Amino acid sequence: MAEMALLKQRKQRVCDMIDQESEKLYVLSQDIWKTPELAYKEHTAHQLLTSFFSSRAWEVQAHYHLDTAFRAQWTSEATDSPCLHVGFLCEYDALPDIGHACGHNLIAEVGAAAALGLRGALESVQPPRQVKITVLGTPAEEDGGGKIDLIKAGAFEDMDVVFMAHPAQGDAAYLPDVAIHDVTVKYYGKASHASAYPWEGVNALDAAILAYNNVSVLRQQMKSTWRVHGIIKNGGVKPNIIPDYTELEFYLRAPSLKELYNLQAKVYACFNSAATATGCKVELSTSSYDFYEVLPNKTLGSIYLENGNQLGIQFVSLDKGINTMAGSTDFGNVTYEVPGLHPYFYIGSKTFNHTAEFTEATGSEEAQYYTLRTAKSLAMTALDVIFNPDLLERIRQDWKMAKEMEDIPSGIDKHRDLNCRAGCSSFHIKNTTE
Ligand SMILES: NCCCC[C@H](NC(=O)CCN)C(=O)O
Repeated sequence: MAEMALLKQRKQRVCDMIDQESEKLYVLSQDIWKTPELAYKEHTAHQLLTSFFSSRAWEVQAHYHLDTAFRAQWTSEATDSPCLHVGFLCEYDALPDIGHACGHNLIAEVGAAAALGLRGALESVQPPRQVKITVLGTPAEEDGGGKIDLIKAGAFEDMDVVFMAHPAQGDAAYLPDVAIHDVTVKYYGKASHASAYPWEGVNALDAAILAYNNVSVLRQQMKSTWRVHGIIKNGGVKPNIIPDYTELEFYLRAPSLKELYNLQAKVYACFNSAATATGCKVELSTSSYDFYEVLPNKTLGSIYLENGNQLGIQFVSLDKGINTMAGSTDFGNVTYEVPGLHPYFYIGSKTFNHTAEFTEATGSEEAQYYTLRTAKSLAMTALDVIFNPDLLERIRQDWKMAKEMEDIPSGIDKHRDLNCRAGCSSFHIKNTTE
């Protein structure tokens, strides 16, 4: 009973620490919200966050493997037991034209607040083992995948458990974020005067339209959990010039990597057959890593639900949930490296992500209560893992089982190997400083 009372006291300490910092945390997320920056260009957000942690005596590494990534660390007193390493991730990239329409400014705030709260609790009471808290600034989630660059750089190597949370239309400990593959499709034809000598031309716009329509008929044979969505970025310049170049961009998604590469083969056949039918050349390329699906972790999820309920969170269940599918996130790749938890949280608005209305909601003061409550739940979940050693073993067992379900052999360079196998003629990641 004494142990339970002690743990309750430590959790209260978490909440008190976060509440004490609520003003500064609100300013932090507001300043990020007011200066929306795109993937790999989050220079202001990087500056704000590294200053925030440096001014609170964290060990900060700015420009951590990426120009706009950072790492802030704190370690408790050494003990005889092995150190337990907890990670909190901050996202802070915005979307083109509509700013923080996915609330990554609040993701940054949750990560920062949870880390402050957990440190505060551990400074007030000696934990049973040494604890290292790492806050990782992970840029470029909406485009590119900064977390994957950091995985490749070894940033997650000795972490035991990692947390972040994402704004949504309700609270859920887990939503099925799916695997995603981006592809840019370029068709090369031959220009000619569309009226005088059309027979001399090879029409790249015909190829683009055929490709789009091939995908449209493929939909009859697609699983209901698969998604394919695309745009025509370049369809030609003038009606009387037969287009010799067109460009499309598509996102392909499926609940697991295995299904994603099945879908990819079908969609690539749509692109390649359009080239054959028109006599065009086709080039398929990608400028983003494939994001993997987020692996669920039952133990972490149940601890989070328990702590969230204590704070009054009304969780939605998947069957009556916000949505049976979420989007995709490079946090999925992280869950293949280390057990992780990526809940979704209500911010006081039922509007939808990636809309101007949601941008307004993520910059509102009303979002603060829900944001800090989520940070408290995450930090309290980390506290349970720290003070209840057998939980970590259960978390690891869940993680191993979830990975076996996907059976990707560990250790291969998954990202490049799988893309090359999928038929991409080129695979390059923009804006990294490696
Ligand atoms: N390479 C494109 C990645 C797009 C990721 C984007 N992520 C979110 O919306 C965040 C919530 N998962 C998406 O799912 O479209």
